[in-house]
Order: sequence, then C-alpha cells, then structure tokens
Amino acid sequence: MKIAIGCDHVGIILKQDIVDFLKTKNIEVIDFGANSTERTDYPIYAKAVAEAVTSKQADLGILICGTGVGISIAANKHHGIRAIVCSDPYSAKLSREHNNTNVLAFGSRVIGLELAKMIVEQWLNAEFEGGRHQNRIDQIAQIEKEQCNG
Ligand SMILES: O=C[C@H](O)[C@H](O)[C@H](O)COP(=O)(O)O
Repeated sequence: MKIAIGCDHVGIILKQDIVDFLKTKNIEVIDFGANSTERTDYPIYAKAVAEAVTSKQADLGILICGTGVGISIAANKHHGIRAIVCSDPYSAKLSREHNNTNVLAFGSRVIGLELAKMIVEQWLNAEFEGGRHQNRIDQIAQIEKEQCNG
C-alpha cells in the first residue's frame, strides 16, 4: 500500500504526525509537501496528490489544510478522484465502503492528532462493497464525462 500525502502551510505538523503514523504500519508514503509554515496555496498539493492517485503512482491520497474543505474541493476537480472531507471515523469508513473514496481530507484547525489517526485507520481498513454502490459510482463517472464534453 502506497499513500500520497500533501498539505498546505496550516497542515504541516499534522501531516508529519500522520506520515509517522503510517510508517509505523509499514505503509509507504510519498510526501508532496508543503514542508514549511510559509503561506502557500492548497490547490498545489491537492493537484500533486490527485495526480499521484489517478496515475496509480499511489493507491490512495491524504490531504490536510485548515478545514480540509479547500483542498478536497481542489482534489475533486480531478477526473476519477472521489475525495471526502471528514471529521469523524464513521463517515471515513462509510466513504470507502459506499463511495469508494480514494482521497481523504481533514482540517488541522478542526481535529486533533488522535482523532485524525482514528479517521485514517478506519478509512484505510474499510473496503468498497461494490454492488448497488458501484452503480452510483458509475453515475458519478458519467456526470464527469458529460461535464467534460459540455
Ligand atoms: O480550505 C482552505 C484551508 O482551510 C486553508 O488552509 C486556509 O484557507 C488557509 O488560510 P490562511 O491562508 O489564512 O492560513
């Protein structure tokens, strides 16, 4: 399992903690920055992580900004990306089982490390259930296609 991770200037401390957490689980991590508290723009890191996932350089992506909102919106602009922004483990788990999310985003100004670790753990351990949910994912992909041609 390979995880691409990225954050803006607000998320760097939490990102490092999550990188360390993933490494204790022997998960390979590709870190796309940021690595300083100098103010930067979250779409840069959303793009890097989203492209790593769509190109299959990584299996899944994790993104952190102040709220997780901007960085997840930016990630969701990429074809094939289904990003969730969440602050609770239940939504994280269900987002994999029902929505086959491939990017997880959260906010370092919203949640603390222990909750973030629970969210990451639930998200990584859950598996897409397919079936009726695949039909809905296919409909999302169809919307993406139509928007692209429109
Ligand atoms: O959704 C956006 C994120 O929460 C950003 O981390 C936030 O907008 C950055 O704000 P500032 O530039 O004021 O640190």
